[in-house]
Amino acid sequence: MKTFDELFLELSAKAAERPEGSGTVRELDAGVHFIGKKIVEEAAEVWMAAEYESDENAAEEISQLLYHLQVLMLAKGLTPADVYRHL
Ligand SMILES: N=c1c2ncn([C@@H]3O[C@H](COP(=O)(O)OP(=O)(O)OP(=O)(O)O)[C@@H](O)[C@H]3O)c2ncn1[C@@H]1O[C@H](COP(=O)(O)O)[C@@H](O)[C@H]1O
Repeated sequence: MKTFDELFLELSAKAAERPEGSGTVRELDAGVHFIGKKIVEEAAEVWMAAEYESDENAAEEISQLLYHLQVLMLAKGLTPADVYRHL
């Protein structure tokens, strides 16, 4: 289990070190357009899970959406602080 900030640190290290087999590196290389489409897809899965599936499935889909949002933040050079100041 990890928090939003812990995951962001982990993904930042992946982006810097570019380990082989990292899905994060693959998505970053694919670019903002690709990542944006993943976010829309995951958001739809969150909606469907929340409306028609179990709370556990909804939580899992939400975690995947948060992951893809973080990958987009990395692709854009945004930090959690950039986001938090709008909350
Ligand atoms: N939390 C996640 C995470 N959530 C979602 N995903 C990715 O998002 C996809 C979403 O799954 P779906 O089943 O909805 O999508 P799918 O259509 O079946 O899969 P795709 O064909 O789209 O890949 C997964 O296949 C993963 O590629 C994640 N990939 C990685 N992480 C974490 O990120 C960290 C770094 O991962 P790597 O960069 O791969 O080492 C690790 O701690 C991982 O746990």
